[in-house]
Amino acid sequence: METIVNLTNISKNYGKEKALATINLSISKGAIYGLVGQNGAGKSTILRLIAGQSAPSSGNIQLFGTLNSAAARRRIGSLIEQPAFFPNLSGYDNLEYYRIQRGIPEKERVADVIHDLGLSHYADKKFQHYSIGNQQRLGIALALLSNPDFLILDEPINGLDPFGIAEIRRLLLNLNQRKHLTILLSSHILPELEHLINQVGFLHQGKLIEELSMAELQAKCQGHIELKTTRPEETLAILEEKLNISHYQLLPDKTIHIFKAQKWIPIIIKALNDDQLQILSIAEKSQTLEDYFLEMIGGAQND
Ligand SMILES: Nc1ncnc2c1ncn2[C@@H]1O[C@H](COP(=O)(O)OP(=O)(O)OP(=O)(O)O)[C@@H](O)[C@H]1O
Repeated sequence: METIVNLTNISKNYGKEKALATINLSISKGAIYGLVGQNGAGKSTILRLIAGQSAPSSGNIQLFGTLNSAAARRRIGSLIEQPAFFPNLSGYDNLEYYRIQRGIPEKERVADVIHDLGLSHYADKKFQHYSIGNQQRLGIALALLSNPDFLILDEPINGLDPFGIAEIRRLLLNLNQRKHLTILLSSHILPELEHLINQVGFLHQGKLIEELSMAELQAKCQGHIELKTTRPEETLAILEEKLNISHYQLLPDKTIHIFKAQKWIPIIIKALNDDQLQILSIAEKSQTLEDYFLEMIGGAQND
């Protein structure tokens, strides 16, 4: 699998302040990678480094397999800071201005991105009359103008209503699937990215504290039954033999986690009672993605 970007031991200091420390991160072609962290965690700093808008204090960044290549950087489209659009010009004319300024030869790209972002009805309206959602869409349209292979978006769904969020999500998924666009985006709200990203990196106080595929994250958050009995090994034998339960885990403290069996609590209690096994506790547990994130940050804060 082709690697689009690879960060090795990246750090970034602003004066005496360490904004990033020893970041190692790699994104493969076709991924939609979500960088998640609280305000000030360092998300924008990483995005700016990858987009070539600032230089790391140490470490190196490989883009499309090359170091420090202007040609590789031209394959990136980014929306990191809100672009300076002219309030008195229409959305179309603003994009046309940037097309010429950036030397993008294909004149039809402006109409293409306006269409892709669902802005056709607003193309001739002055930017100053754009809603927050449409301002955001025009920013993403600008990032896509050069037909990039790699799109970087800082908090692209910040300030959008649920309808706007769903629309941007659909658009990005479509671009990813249809054009194999690799996407890196950031957010401080993990659930907003849940149905969009396939990989997540948790950033906290300038450190990448965990990286997971979405499937791994969802497995970690899936609901389970937590069971404690006086004789755990015998309990497992009963669960397997009598109830055919195979998705379970015995933790070092002898607590049993049973997965994919939430509605089974009464049946489990009956089966264990029938065998005179004493239940110390049994409860259904689940965790939202946001709970998981907060718990992990809590853990990192205590390190
Ligand atoms: N140009 C700068 N000069 C000095 N310090 C900076 C600069 N840019 C960022 N920082 C500091 O670096 C740290 C990381 O900031 P960054 O903007 O990357 O975080 P973030 O995760 O994007 O947060 P937010 O969600 O608030 O944008 C912060 O402590 C911030 O104050």
